[in-house]
Amino acid sequence: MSGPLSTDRKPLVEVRDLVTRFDLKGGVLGGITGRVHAVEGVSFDIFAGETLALVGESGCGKSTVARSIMQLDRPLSGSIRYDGHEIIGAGRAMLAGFRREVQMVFQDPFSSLNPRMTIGQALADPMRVHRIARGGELRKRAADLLAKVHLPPEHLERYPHAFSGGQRQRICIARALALDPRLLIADEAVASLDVTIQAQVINLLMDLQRDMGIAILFISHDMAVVERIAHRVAVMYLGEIVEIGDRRSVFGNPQHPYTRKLLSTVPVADPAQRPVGREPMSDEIPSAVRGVDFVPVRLPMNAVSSTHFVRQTSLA
Ligand SMILES: Nc1ncnc2c1ncn2[C@@H]1O[C@H](COP(=O)(O)OP(=O)(O)OP(=O)(O)O)[C@@H](O)[C@H]1O
Repeated sequence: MSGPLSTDRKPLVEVRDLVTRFDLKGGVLGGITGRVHAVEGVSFDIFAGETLALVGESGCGKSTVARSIMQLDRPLSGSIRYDGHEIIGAGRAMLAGFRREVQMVFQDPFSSLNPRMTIGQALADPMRVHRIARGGELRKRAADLLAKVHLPPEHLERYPHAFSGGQRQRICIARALALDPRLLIADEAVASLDVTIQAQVINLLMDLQRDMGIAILFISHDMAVVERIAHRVAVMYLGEIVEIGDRRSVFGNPQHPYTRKLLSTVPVADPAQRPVGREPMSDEIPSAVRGVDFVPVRLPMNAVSSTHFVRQTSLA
C-alpha cells in the first residue's frame, strides 16, 4: 500500500458539518418520542484515486454517511460537494450525472442481484438505462466488465444462483463499474465473505483503483481489512468522526481512546508488537438515540500533525 496521498489537490468529494437524524415515533398519538443522532457534524474529503476508510462499530453512523452522500437519506444540514458542486438540494440533471459517477457496492451480494436476470442482463442494464450502448455493443461491454473482475464471458448467460458469494460480489463490482464511476462507495462489501475470499476481493478493488483511478469510500467495522486497503482512515463513534488521518499514522499512533479500542480487535501475531495505547475492547457502544430537546455540543478537532486530527472526547 502506498503512503499518504498528496492533499494539495482539489478533493473529489467535500463533506462538511453533515448532520443526519431520524425521528422516532411512538406513543398512542404517534408523536416524536426521540431522535437518532445518526450523523452529527461529520466532515471529510475524498481525493481522486484514494481509498478513505470509514470505520466504527455497528450503529455508529457509517451507512448513514454513505446514504446521505447518495441522497438516499436526507441530511438535516451540512454540505456535500462533488467535483466542486453542491449535491444537497441539487437539480435533477446534476444529480443524474452524480449518480452515474458515484456507484455503491453493498454487503449482501445475494440480495443485490435480481435472481430473474442473467448476469449479462444485470451488467447491461445500467448501460442501457444511461444510453451508453445498445445491441451487440452491450454484450461486448458486459463481457469486458466481467473480464475486469476476472470472470469468463460464459458467465453472462447464467443466473445469480449459480455463483458463490465471492463471485456474486465480483459481479456486483463489475456492475458498479459499468458506468465508469469516479467514486465507489463500498459499504461492508467484504463483510459477508470468508477471509480468503475477502482478501481476493480487496486485491481486486486495489487493482481496479490502480488501473482506473477510482476513489473508494470503504466502509467497514473490520480494522484488519481497513489496514490492507486504506490510504486514509476516518474513525466514527456515535455519529462523529473522532479521529482522521493517514493509515500509517492512525494505526501506528492512535490518539483517541475509541480508535485504540477498535485497534485492540486486530489480531497481532506477537502481542509485544502491539503499538502502545491499543486497549482490549470491553464495553458496549452507547446508543445514538437522544431526547427531542437534546442539543449536541460540537467539540474541536485537535491537530496531531497536518495529516492527522483527533476530536477531544473520551468514551461516553
Ligand atoms: N431509517 C432509519 N430510521 C431510524 N433510525 C435509523 C435509520 N437508519 C439508521 N438508523 C439508526 O441510525 C444509527 C446509525 O445507523 P447506521 O446504519 O448508519 O450505522 P452503521 O455504522 O452503518 O452500522 P451498521 O454497519 O450496523 O449498518 C443507528 O442507531 C441506526 O439504528
